[in-house]
Amino acid sequence: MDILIVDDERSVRQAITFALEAEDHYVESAEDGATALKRVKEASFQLVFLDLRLGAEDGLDVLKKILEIKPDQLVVMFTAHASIQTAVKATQLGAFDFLEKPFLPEQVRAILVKADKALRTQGEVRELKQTVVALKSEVKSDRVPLHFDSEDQLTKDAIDILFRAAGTPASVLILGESGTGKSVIAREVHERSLLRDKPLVTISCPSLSKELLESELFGHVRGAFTGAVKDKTGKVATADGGTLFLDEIGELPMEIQSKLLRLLQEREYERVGDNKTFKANVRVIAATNRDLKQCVVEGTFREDLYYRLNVIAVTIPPLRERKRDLKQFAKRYLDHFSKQIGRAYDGIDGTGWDAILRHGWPGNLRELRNAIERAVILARGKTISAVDLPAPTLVTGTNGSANGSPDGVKVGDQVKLDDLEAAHIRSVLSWAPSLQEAAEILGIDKATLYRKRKRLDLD
Ligand SMILES: Nc1ncnc2c1ncn2[C@@H]1O[C@H](COP(=O)(O)OP(=O)(O)OP(=O)(O)O)[C@@H](O)[C@H]1O
Repeated sequence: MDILIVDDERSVRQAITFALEAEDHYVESAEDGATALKRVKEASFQLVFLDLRLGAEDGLDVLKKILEIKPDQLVVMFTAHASIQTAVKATQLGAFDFLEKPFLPEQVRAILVKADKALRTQGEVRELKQTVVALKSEVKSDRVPLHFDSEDQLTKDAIDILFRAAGTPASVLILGESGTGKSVIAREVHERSLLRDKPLVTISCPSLSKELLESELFGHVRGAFTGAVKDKTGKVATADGGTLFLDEIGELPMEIQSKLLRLLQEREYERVGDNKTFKANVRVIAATNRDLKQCVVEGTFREDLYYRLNVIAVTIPPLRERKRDLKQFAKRYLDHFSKQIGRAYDGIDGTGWDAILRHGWPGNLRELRNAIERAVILARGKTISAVDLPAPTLVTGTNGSANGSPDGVKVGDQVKLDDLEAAHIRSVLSWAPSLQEAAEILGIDKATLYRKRKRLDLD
């Protein structure tokens, strides 16, 4: 611990410094209030011992000033003239504890143990506050209404398996391209599990270096590596009894993979720099956009861990393979974002649906959500049209560009209207899930579409 001693008596400063340094603490001392305040401002002490009578100065005034500079600073007052009143006053002002002179080394030790506990709690509260802030902003910015029904059989089956497994302690592996909704589903699996009232702790595997990731997961002890100035509890301990969501598990370094396997098999782990073995019981949900089996073949992912995680493994299909779901999602996003900004739209027009259904959506649900949000903000008319969608939606469709057609006929070319119409209808028919939906996209009824097909010889 980093400690500051503030006392006008040199012998006291020396004695306590000696005792604390012998226990491996870093100690600085100050003989008056001004020096103490300067050091509190400049440095970061976990604990300050402050004399109640600093010569002519009143230690309580110095205490007030210290707490003005650092409201969370732990300050222990010591004095030879302790009285109930001064103790009460110091406590009311925010002193952490009181120590009467002359004191025994055991008393100092007891205070250090108490301070260590308080510092841990302070750290945990700080982390919780940060989490709340992060969650609040997430809720504000990204809380679109979630939708788990699907008209695509593969997606339906995948989600059904996940939701049925939710109530069991089995590890779950969710595979799928980026933006398909793996994190959203992981959260939903937790919410549908018996652990829903326990913590769901997420760790994003690629976001940290190997060392930091290991410490983030398992925690570390003070001095385990440069910068490890105090003990830290890992996310595994925080998730104990709940769910640990390992996002992008395909990026987990090999050394950590073996530790994770041990945690899954034996429920045991060690903090970085510590020999002590801890126990934790966590349900693991993992997700990745990598082909994990291929990673096993290439030797970057442990086979035993793969099989351990693979008990319940599902792949969420990309959006381009579940075109039947596009409409539901687009309509829900439109409804959500238009309410959010307070603008009413009559819906998405034919050109808009045309562009949406043709596009390949490489960014999947995330890309669709963003495209609709943008369109809702920027559209000039009462409906969302193709022109309101982001440029890539219009030009990079997997079924050809929104402006061209499989027949090679383009708007503005020297072509007859009938040819243009035929090309457009043929194109829509080639990818629309049903005749009814093709008619809706084209803005005509099914009977008219049927007649046009006959007239233009499109059968
Ligand atoms: N079931 C859903 N209903 C509605 N919107 C969804 C759903 N799933 C995902 N989304 C939207 O897509 C966005 C991306 O989802 P998510 O972060 O879960 O994808 P991911 O597959 O985990 O992506 P990555 O691999 O890049 O981490 C979400 O923020 C949300 O806007």
